[in-house]
Amino acid sequence: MPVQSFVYNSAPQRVVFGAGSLQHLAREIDALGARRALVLSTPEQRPQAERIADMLGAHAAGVFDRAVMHVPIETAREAREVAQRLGADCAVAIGGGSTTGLGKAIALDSGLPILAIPTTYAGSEMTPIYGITEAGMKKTGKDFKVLPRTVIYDPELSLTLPVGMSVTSGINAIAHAAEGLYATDANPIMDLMAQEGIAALGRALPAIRAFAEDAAARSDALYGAWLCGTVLGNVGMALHHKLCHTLGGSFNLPHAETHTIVLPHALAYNAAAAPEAMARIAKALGGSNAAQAVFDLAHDNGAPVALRDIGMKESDLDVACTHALQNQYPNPRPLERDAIRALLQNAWEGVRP
Ligand SMILES: NC(=O)C1=CN([C@@H]2O[C@H](COP(=O)(O)OP(=O)(O)OC[C@H]3O[C@@H](n4cnc5c(N)ncnc54)[C@H](O)[C@@H]3O)[C@@H](O)[C@H]2O)C=CC1
Ligand SMILES: O=C(O)/C=C\C(=O)CC(=O)O
Repeated sequence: MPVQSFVYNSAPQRVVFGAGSLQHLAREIDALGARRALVLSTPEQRPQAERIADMLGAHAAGVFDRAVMHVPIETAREAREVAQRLGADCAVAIGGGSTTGLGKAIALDSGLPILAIPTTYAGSEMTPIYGITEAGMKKTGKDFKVLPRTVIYDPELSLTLPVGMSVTSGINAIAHAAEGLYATDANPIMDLMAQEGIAALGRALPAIRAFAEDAAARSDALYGAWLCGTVLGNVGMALHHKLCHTLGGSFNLPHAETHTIVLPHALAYNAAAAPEAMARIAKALGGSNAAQAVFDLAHDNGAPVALRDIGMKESDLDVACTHALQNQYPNPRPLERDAIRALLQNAWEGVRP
């Protein structure tokens, strides 16, 4: 197909990639002109955060280890106060999307630069998208203040990510690229990144399942996550992401698992309306049907494939369907109540699309 006209925005970000690249931390903090970095993590990743603080020495302002999923406003406020009290001039976020998200909540308020060190494949480090949860409602927004200025991708830090989370987190990343391929503001550069990102994760996840400490596979997976996260940050998402936000936000389902279960069904829903995107996804995964290839990637690598297995009640599917139909948003196929309700039923039961 000839190239159509398009708009491409290039984000001001620096990426340092490679096994052992954490060794460049001090250099990168210096390049940001920062002198007092507040290190952020979840409670589980406190030891990694302390290692970062040790590496920073006098340039570490302290460690805040209270990051949790979906950034509750109370945690965001507490972290902002700690950053201010310690005179931090930079936030170093080591961890997954939850920790990067906490850094973003601080940056949104203060403009503090973020240096992100991702250890999952969620991709938040490559996006200007933030999410904050207040009174049980998660609100997301876009602001370039929250885009991490520097990202250090060191695959060695992801060796400890449990296999189950690696697979679901990798498919969370694939979801960004898959929806990017049929975005209304898609462009050929993002298409290249999307297809390459899906392919990298498609070969890495089975290898990680076979051997969690496969250094080459961990490197491939993080590379794929970078590419897929870039797509998320650059073009608009559609039905799949809307469904996952509804399911995660209203029914408190785990983020990466929800993406993993819903994606094959969202792709099946959109298949006839986005044939070129489907062909690219299928090709990247070495299959002939995009929805089935994603389902098989999850199923064959031990990931959950049914919403009923991650705590969703069948009786809540009608409400979820109603929420998904609120606030119209672009999608290749128009949003049809009966078909979306059927999609949710299939995802709940875990049928192969
Ligand atoms: N704003 C954005 O662009 C995006 C935001 N997100 C948000 O990120 C959150 C989900 O992030 P995830 O990365 O899926 O999960 P997460 O950040 O909540 O991490 C899940 C668990 O795995 C642990 N963990 C992370 N890396 C580890 C490692 N290498 N070894 C051992 N344990 C490790 C964490 O400490 C945590 O306990 C959600 O709130 C989601 O909405 C996700 C994608 C994009
Ligand atoms: O909810 C957020 O924090 C913002 C975006 C995402 O989580 C993207 C996703 O659904 O993976």
